[in-house]
Amino acid sequence: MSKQSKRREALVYHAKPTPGKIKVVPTKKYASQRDLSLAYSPGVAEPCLEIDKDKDNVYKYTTKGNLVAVISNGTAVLGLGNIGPEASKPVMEGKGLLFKIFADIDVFDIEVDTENVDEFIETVKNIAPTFGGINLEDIKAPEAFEIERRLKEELDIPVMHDDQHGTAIISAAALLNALELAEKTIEDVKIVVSGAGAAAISCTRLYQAFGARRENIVMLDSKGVIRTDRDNLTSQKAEFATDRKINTLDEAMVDADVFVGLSMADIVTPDMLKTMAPNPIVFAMANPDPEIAYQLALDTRDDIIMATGRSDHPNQVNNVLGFPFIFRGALDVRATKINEAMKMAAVKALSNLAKEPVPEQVNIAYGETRLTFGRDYIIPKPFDPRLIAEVPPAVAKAAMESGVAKEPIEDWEKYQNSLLERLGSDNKLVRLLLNRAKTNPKRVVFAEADQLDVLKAAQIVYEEGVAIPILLGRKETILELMKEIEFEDADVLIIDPKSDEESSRKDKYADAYWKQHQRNGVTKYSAGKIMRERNYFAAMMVNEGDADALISGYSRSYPSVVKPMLELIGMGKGVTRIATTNVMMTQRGPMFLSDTAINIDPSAKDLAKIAQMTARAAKMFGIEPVMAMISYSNFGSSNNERTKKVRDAVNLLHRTNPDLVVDGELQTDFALNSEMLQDIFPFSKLAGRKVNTLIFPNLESANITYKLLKELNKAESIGPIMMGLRKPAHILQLDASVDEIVNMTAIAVIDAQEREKRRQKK
Ligand SMILES: NC(=O)C1=CN([C@@H]2O[C@H](COP(=O)(O)OP(=O)(O)OC[C@H]3O[C@@H](n4cnc5c(N)ncnc54)[C@H](OP(=O)(O)O)[C@@H]3O)[C@@H](O)[C@H]2O)C=CC1
Ligand SMILES: CC(=O)C(=O)O
Ligand SMILES: [Mg+2]
Repeated sequence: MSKQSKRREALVYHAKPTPGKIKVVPTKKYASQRDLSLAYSPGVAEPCLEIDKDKDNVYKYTTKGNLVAVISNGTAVLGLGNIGPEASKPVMEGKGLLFKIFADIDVFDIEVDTENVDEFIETVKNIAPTFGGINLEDIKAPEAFEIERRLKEELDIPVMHDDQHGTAIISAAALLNALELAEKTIEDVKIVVSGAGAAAISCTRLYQAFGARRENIVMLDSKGVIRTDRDNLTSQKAEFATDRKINTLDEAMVDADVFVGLSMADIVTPDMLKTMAPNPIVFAMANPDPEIAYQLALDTRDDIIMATGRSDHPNQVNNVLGFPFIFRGALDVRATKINEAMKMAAVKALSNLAKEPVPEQVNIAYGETRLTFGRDYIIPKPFDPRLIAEVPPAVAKAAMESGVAKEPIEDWEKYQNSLLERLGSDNKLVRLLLNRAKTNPKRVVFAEADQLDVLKAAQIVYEEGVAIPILLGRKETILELMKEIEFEDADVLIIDPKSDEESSRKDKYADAYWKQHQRNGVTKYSAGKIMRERNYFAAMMVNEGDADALISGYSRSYPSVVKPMLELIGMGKGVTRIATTNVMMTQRGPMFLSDTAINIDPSAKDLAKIAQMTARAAKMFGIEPVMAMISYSNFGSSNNERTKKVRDAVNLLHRTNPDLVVDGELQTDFALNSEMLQDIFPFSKLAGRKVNTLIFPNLESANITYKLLKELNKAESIGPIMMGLRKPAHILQLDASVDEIVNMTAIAVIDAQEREKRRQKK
């Protein structure tokens, strides 16, 4: 993607559909007058009085305990410098988003319009009663040091300047691991630190706490090496002043083992890297652009262990790995501070986790075949679900042991489970899909590429490397629209089935179609005519191996697109029914709902087939299916033809697929409430399990439910995903959004990848 389109994409992302990245959502009922009288006057007076009696009750009756303030004055925003409070807001909202998705912590971002230390401290102190913790962000040194020190002294909630300690924790964990790989010891290595600001000073202090020796450290600021003979050094810089005869970064890099960059972009040259010691460790952490570009560094030295602060390269050493989990642990024991013991515990938890086998889900999410501890994987990935289970307990334990926890945890297993539960409602699955598609992009025909939204989706998948789009439709319109969205330079195949330019292709497909259907009343002439229809043409492209998958249906009703797919592509071997599933991103995690689009009143046998196909689809997403066959009856509580049909389907599945975790017939609330199910029906295969797949007794119930969830809960939905066709063909909902089309394209690509794998295995 060009720099210009990345810029445009970032601006549109922030502006549309609503400006900004976070919002406030009520957590209590507000449907009736009664609810409102509890939420506000008169009911609200009761918790006020309780808190008035005992201030600690504020944790019991308000959001304080899970609410963190991300506060900045905009004086050191990423590596962009002093751009002021308003311009810092996107970053602070971004931190809020990360706190929420990684650790389920709510955030108010607060941008303060002052560079005066006393005024800033006063502001934070005055608003502190609202919050369970204070995350100071992007405040420049040396002011940041005093601000944090005084707030820590004066407040009884955890205060952490993330650029200092978040960064220090992550980079220390990465450094310990990199040193292990380079077979060097922290006590002996020569370290060059570029930057002497908030992040650099705190990182270096923490490396010292782990054994780095001051005489081995050279630190530089914007004026060059920090030497003892320089005037007007701040006390923090003076801590690292050297009396060695080194004046420039070039000189400092000679024979250095480690380079730590927390300064600004592009100040390290390949020549400098060449003078470093064998197996050099280079952490170029300036954001958004590192001190030396990742690829340039790798091209310069093949023995390098390289990390940046960016998410688009291996080894992202960025405080995003720290602040969500450190605050989670601190809030959960109501720590009054984030102290050295808690920081050290986080470092150890992170560095140990990188050496553990990586769950398949993480490999899939990052499009990797097998992440293992090594030069390209020295620190866990932010989307690793183990982070929330490992880091907060380590931090919480350290808080308890060091005497700063006001609410110690007693049941650690229960705590760990509650942490995992917090990860239910995000959209990691979508990221997982896109990354997986990117590992082996396939040719996807977009049968309605002359529709703007379809074309926009094709542009995204092309630029992101998710798929190789083939654009079908009126060529003139497609070219015009491509210009409009600055997609005209893309190297993509455009085909107009109605144009004479395509006559040889059309003849080939017409001939193949005629041979298939000549005994069903299709003449050569009618076969030629039908190939002018885009969905037939697209299906033939897939049939004839000229494309790997197809996407259609944006502008036509579902049944009218299903028909040519069934007629031309047909069902897979052994398949007696096609069906669809929708994946809903719900509070409890992704849920598969089947069949949402095809089978009006499936028989018991059909239901069993739908369940089998849905199980396979769930596995394609890296999810082990736990399936409930639902009804309005529980295990025979209502006995009639309809409930018996579901029971028969379950019996059939238990016979044919004994390993499948499936049971029923069950009412939906029992299916979704594992405790209720365990209490009343302990014999069920699903008792104590978290159901993630619901097979509905008929189309009405499935379709109504998924649309209800989508509209009322605003649950994101992927699908309907077509199951059972002989080749990958996926049908969009009428008027699908660009995101939905992109997601369906990723599904189509993964579908094609899976089939290829199966073919190769045979
Ligand atoms: N990857 C990550 O997780 C994180 C990365 N960072 C990045 O680190 C950088 C610094 O952030 P932060 O410490 O908060 O900001 P500060 O403003 O506190 O510090 C910036 C430091 O960089 C120094 N500097 C500027 N230009 C040069 C240069 N050419 N050579 C050497 N040093 C230079 C400044 O020198 P002087 O003192 O003379 O002004 C100052 O010491 C930013 O790019 C930021 O994005 C920060 C936090 C986390
Ligand atoms: C990551 C971060 O906090 C920074 O670059 O400032
Ligand atoms: Mg920052």
